[in-house]
Amino acid sequence: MIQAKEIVKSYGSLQVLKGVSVVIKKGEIVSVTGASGAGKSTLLHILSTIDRADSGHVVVDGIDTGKLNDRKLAEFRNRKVGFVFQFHHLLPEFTALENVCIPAFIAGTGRRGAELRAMELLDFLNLKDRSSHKPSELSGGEQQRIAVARALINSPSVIMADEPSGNLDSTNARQLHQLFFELREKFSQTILIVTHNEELAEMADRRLFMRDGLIFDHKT
Ligand SMILES: Nc1ncnc2c1ncn2[C@@H]1O[C@H](COP(=O)(O)OP(=O)(O)OP(=O)(O)O)[C@@H](O)[C@H]1O
Repeated sequence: MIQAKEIVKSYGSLQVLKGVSVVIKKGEIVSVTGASGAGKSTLLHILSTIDRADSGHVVVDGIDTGKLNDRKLAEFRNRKVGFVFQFHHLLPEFTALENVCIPAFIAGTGRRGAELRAMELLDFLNLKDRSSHKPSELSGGEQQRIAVARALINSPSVIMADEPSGNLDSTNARQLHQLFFELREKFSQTILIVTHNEELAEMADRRLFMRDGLIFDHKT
C-alpha cells in the first residue's frame, strides 16, 4: 500500500533522511516514534507527497509518485491521502461543515454531494450538531475531530497523522486515538502516525522508530 525505498533528503548540508525504506500494508496502523529532529515529520511529508525526496521511490496504492508532475501529484494527494496535523489548520472564517467540504470541492464534487458526505462523517464523529459552528466555537477535541472528517471526505486510502493528539488533553487524546482504530474498522484505511505519545504508539499494529535519519523496527 505504501512502499518507500532508499529515501534520501537533505536540507542544505544537513542530511535528514539517510536511505529510509519502509513497507506499510493495506489496513495496517503503524506508529513512528523517535527523538526530536530524527526526521519523522520529514519522512511523513515525503510519504504523503507534500514534499519530494532527493532520491528514492515512494509508491502509494501502486502509483510511483515520483513519476507524477506537480499537477498530477496535487490531484493524487487530494484523492488518496488524508492528513491530520498537530494543529488542525481549520480555516477560521468557515463553519465546521464548510471546512470538511473543502477537499471535496477541490476534487470537483458538487456542493450537495459534498455536504451530504460531510454530514455523514460529522454524524459518525458525533459532531452533527456542531456543523454550523466556526472553529473558534469548538473545543480542541472537536476541532481535531473536524480535521479528521476533513481528512476523510475524499475517502483516501491512506491517513497520515503528524502528532495528532499533541495539542489535546489526555481525555480528548484518548478519544482521538480510539477514533483511528474505528476508522480502520469502518473504512479499512491504512494509517501512519508520527507521535511522541507512548500510549498511542503502543496501540498501533506495528511500531517503527527513527534515529538520525534511519528507520528501525521498534524493540520493546
Ligand atoms: N524545511 C526545512 N529546512 C531546513 N531544515 C529542516 C526543514 N525541515 C526540517 N528540517 C530539519 O530537519 C531535521 C529533522 O526534522 P523533522 O521535523 O523531520 O524531525 P522530527 O523527528 O519530526 O522532530 P520533532 O519530533 O521535533 O517534530 C531537523 O534538524 C530540522 O531542523
